Amino acid sequence: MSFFFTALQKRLTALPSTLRSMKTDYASLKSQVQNFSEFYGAAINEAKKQISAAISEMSEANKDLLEKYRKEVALRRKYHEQLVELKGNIRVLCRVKPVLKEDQQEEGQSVVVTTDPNNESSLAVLNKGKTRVFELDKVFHPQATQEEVFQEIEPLVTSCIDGYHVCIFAYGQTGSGKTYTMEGNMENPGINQRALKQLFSVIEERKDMWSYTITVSSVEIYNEVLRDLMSKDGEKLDIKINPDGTGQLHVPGLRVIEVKSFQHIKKILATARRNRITFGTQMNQHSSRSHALLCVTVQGTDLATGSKTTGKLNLVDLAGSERVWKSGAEGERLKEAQNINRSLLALGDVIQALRARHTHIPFRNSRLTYLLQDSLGKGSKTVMVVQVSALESNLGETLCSLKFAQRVCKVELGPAARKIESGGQDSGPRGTGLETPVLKKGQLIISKTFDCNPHAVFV
Ligand SMILES: Nc1ncnc2c1ncn2[C@@H]1O[C@H](COP(=O)(O)OP(=O)(O)OP(=O)(O)O)[C@@H](O)[C@H]1O
Repeated sequence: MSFFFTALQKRLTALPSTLRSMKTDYASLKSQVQNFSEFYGAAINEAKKQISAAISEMSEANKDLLEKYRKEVALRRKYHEQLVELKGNIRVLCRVKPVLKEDQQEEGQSVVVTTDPNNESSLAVLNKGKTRVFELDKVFHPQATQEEVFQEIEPLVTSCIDGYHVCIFAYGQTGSGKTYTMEGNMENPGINQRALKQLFSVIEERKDMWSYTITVSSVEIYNEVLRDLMSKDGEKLDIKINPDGTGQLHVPGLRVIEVKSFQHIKKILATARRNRITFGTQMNQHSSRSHALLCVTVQGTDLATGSKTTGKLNLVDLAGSERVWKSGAEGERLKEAQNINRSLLALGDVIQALRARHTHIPFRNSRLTYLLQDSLGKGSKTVMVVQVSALESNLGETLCSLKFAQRVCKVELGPAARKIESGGQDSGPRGTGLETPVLKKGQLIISKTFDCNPHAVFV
């Protein structure tokens, strides 16, 4: 018993020191826990600091990159401008149609048009044993692909994203390939489809900096009557001065469709094509004797500055330029011929006046030029693709088209041409051989300078 007590006494004696040591441990633990939360807080703050420093460093780098990108875009625009300036704001290209089986009415018809592989701006035409050479801005040989043709005009097309107004025309006799160049087919789409595809792709590239809206409308001009190709009934339309006070022209009632994607535009183009064929069938197959216009508007907003741009792209498949009047056409065909002649003459006059930098541009001489006024004027860019057949049976029309193309092309853009004063209202530059004929009522007048259609005008 006494042994038990002694042991208990010993333990009780040691207890205070154990308690003290536990107290000390507890205090040390407590301070460690306190220190840990302080250390932890400091570490979190440090991490926060480091993260925010990294973020601001990143956003600085990002800003820097964005700035560099902006500079690159501006530089690209400047170089593009210089390129267009060098090539001229109005360019005349020529595309020679390949000889197709269906074009060979007679066996072994000879080819009278040849291109020069060493000179991409000239082509030669063999006429009665003599060769005549035409110099244009660019000539596409018969094997040129749709892609090659588009490549040539691609910078102009994309410039409408930057707010420029651009017009591209296909000119030539019926069957020379105007519709093929502009519309193309399923396997080989033409300029219209490729242009819109390109617009969508550039817009996608710029989506972090710019927001864009693309709208399109499509009209046909037949016998000086405007019809909406987006409407099944082919409503007749008129061109009016916009009542908004801007002085710009507009077409009341014209359907304007916002295009959301490239797939969407394919459907729109198919509708326009279908309606053009339908109206054509209703009115004696007039499709090759009407002008078809696809008008694209691109509105952009700079996301950083809020500044806005509006560019326009007009893609025009012109009516056939053949000399219907020569074949003694009567009635409706004669009226059509007169209207086509008049509008192509007006277009030729406008392009020449623009190329010669005249102060007065005769836009109001036809529906076509009136409608395109704001896209053909100063500061806009124009391309005329002159389509020709290489076959001997089309020699007359080929020569007419090329003479027209060369005359437009020959008007100098340099200082000498700028000195030429306009001889009066709606006239071409004096001394260049491009004067518009004086129109007298009731007469068929064949211009001295444009000795073949479309420059023969009935008044
Ligand atoms: N470069 C080409 N390559 C292959 N086929 C072509 C080419 N150019 C035209 N064609 C074909 O020639 C035919 C007539 O061409 P297209 O319809 O484009 O002529 P067009 O000048 O528009 O005639 P229209 O004035 O009657 O509308 C079409 O079948 C077209 O596919």
